[in-house]
Amino acid sequence: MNDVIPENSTSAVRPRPVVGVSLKLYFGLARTRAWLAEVAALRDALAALPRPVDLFVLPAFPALADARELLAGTGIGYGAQDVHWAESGAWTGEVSAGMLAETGARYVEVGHAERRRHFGETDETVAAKTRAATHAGLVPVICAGELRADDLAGAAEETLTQVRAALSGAVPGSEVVIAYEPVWAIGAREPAPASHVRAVADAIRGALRDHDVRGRLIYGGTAGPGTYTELGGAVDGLFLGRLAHDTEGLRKVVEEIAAG
Ligand SMILES: O=C[C@H](O)COP(=O)(O)O
Repeated sequence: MNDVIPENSTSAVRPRPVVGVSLKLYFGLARTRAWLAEVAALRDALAALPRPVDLFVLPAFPALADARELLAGTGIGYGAQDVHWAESGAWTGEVSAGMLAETGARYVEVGHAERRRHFGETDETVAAKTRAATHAGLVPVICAGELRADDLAGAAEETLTQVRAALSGAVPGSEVVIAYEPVWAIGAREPAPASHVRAVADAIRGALRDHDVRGRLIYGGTAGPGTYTELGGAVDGLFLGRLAHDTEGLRKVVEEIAAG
């Protein structure tokens, strides 16, 4: 993967675009399997793209073995929606980064707004999880975004605080994905306005330059076909939720990004 992200983030060379999908807890196991099979069938469409796009999916933990089986040989990555910061020990119910890596996972989401809101995730725990993920050779998908829609300056500051805290945990030189997700745009009717995303994305890129990581920046929050074009190159890809349940929509998004 080292060739997909320039070492020097000020380089004019664009990183390889990347599209992620989190299934959250929308599907049961049988439906997840059926959906993974449809995603695997996008393999030929991915191979025919005018430029390569990385695609990864994040099903619930019990479906990781299915992802391994169904996505084998497709080039489509997979991973988990959360991870614990400890390598092992008396942590009932938790899953370590090392164990995820053993499943063949390459990505792991940390700090999603729903985990911050419902499960008490803090900047400190997100940094610890980022450290654990990068230490295990996983790519953390670091989610960050402001709670309220009405204050652009505040949005950038709130998001940057989260991003900087998470990056402080990253192993130097490691690969990360930052998913900028304004909380008010998650599960909404439409994505955040492009001008808003561009302004915050610029600030995040500044933070990425200040850290010794190889980072890509994606946007999430009701993202779907048309969102990437609307954002006009402000991000390196998208993080999809509901609008990827229809894999035809996912195919359209990937093709749109490859053409952009
Ligand atoms: O994990 C994905 C994001 O939270 C976006 O979800 P959504 O596209 O359903 O709003």
